[in-house]
Amino acid sequence: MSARDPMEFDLVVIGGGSGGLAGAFRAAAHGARVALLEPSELGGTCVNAGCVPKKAMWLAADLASRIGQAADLGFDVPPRPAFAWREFITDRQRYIAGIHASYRRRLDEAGIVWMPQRGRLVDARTVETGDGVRLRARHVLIATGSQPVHPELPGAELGVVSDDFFHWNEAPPRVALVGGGYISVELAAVLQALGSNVDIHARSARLLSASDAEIVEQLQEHYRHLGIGLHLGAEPAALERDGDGIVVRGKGGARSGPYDQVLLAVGRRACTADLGLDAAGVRVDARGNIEVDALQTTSVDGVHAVGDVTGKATLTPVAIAAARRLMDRLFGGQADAKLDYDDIPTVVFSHPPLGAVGMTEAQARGAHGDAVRVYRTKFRPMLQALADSPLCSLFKLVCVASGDAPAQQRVVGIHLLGDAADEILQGFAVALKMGATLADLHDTVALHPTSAEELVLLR
Ligand SMILES: Cc1cc2nc3c(=O)[nH]c(=O)nc-3n(C[C@H](O)[C@H](O)[C@H](O)COP(=O)(O)OP(=O)(O)OC[C@H]3O[C@@H](n4cnc5c(N)ncnc54)[C@H](O)[C@@H]3O)c2cc1C
Ligand SMILES: NC(=O)c1ccc[n+]([C@@H]2O[C@H](COP(=O)([O-])OP(=O)(O)OC[C@H]3O[C@@H](n4cnc5c(N)ncnc54)[C@H](O)[C@@H]3O)[C@@H](O)[C@H]2O)c1
Repeated sequence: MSARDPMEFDLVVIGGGSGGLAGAFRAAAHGARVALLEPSELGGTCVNAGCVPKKAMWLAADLASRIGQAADLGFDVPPRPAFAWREFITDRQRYIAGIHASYRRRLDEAGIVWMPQRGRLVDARTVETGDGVRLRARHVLIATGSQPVHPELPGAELGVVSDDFFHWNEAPPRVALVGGGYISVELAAVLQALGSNVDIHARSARLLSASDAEIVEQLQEHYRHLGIGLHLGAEPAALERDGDGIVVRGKGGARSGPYDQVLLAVGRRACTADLGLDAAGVRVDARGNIEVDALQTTSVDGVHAVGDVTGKATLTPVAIAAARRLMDRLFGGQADAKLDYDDIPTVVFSHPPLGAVGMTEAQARGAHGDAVRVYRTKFRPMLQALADSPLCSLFKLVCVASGDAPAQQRVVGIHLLGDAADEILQGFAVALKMGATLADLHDTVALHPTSAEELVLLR
């Protein structure tokens, strides 16, 4: 391959979101010649319709509830302080524009050839851009992400998806969220705090079915207290127009609503349409995700995939970490570099936030039976207690014991629901990953007065 041919690259990246950008930057840092194809805004879902604008809305909602608490604590605030949603969106989008600018600058500085084009594989070594230019590559990275699923429900076209939420300029008076996963749980509390009346319709018996059951029950108690209507074990059968509103009809015939907006949050699907996977021989699984091995390589040598398009732990830091390790292996001389998918921490930005790493109690009991020991504490954080709010935090440790002594009890799961759980979890996730025992937590002096100290005081 001639290094001087402008259309020949060590790496062509398809998709400029979390995984694609991380891969491109790391490969370029190792000296690779890189091209990146992204037809939309740089940053992908996370920056434009996911983590970042969602967290901004979560912060606004968090402030709204703290203003309520301030009134309970003697501050002279009006009963329902107005929120200028439109103004807030301007600030949010300015922040996001700053991220776009930073990516553009960094791409230039790294010498990465960035083309605002779609990409598709012609064969395992050739990527064609939307305007027909052919790029030759030693390696291809597919990082095209995922998009919201539109359920096959009569009347589904009356509903919207999370991408649409980020274009709203005000809180609709009445909102239904369909689905019991991350997005539904997060946006429900945001909307309720910012002025909507919110119902969640979930087909499962509880929200967040992959999370620890006891923690979720406590979260559901919080949501009921906030006034969010929970329709659990209620699979929607159809959306129907009712006057100027929309009604959710359940499988049993019950009708709920009317609502001004119905937000469908029933999962996401890998973006693989028109990628030329067949032409190159890249296999997808039954759910439409690109199959990869532990090294992120697809069924075709030289073609790799990371992030949501693989359907594995669909979180931004996972896409980033997988891409960086892949590039360390391909171009950085680190033959064994690969992402360990065990014990990935995750936070649901609910109100209050829910953070978890490792096994749930049920998973641990399934794997280790009677050797499982569970430690929990339910407490009112000081601010809630001062404001005389009944809402409690629930922190839980799941251990696997080879004996009764704390040093014989390895921590295999940490589940936190409560104020600051999102910030507390990261450090404790390091400890779990390093194999911490209950004795290691006990050996660490508490930070007082905090919520975090509860974890090292658990007996
Ligand atoms: C509402 C919401 C909130 C979320 N909140 C969080 C959170 O708080 N924390 C967290 O860790 N994760 C969160 N996520 C998940 C996170 O956004 C994704 O896991 C992450 O963005 C995946 O990164 P990716 O690189 O795989 O894909 P993406 O970031 O989606 O990037 C894929 C890119 O590929 C481009 N593309 C698609 N097809 C082509 C093509 N043919 N050619 C060229 N380019 C193409 C797309 O335009 C896109 O820019 C959230 C997701 C949503 C929807
Ligand atoms: N804080 C975060 O890290 C964060 C936030 C948002 C999203 N995400 C990522 O994005 C992914 C997608 O989020 P999501 O909430 O769309 O998906 P999800 O997989 O978390 O939840 C989907 C929900 O929809 C339900 N469902 C599926 N089909 C249905 C149907 N036909 N009718 C009714 N309910 C149905 C499922 O039972 C589940 O409760 C998440 O799994 C997560 O990986 C992460």
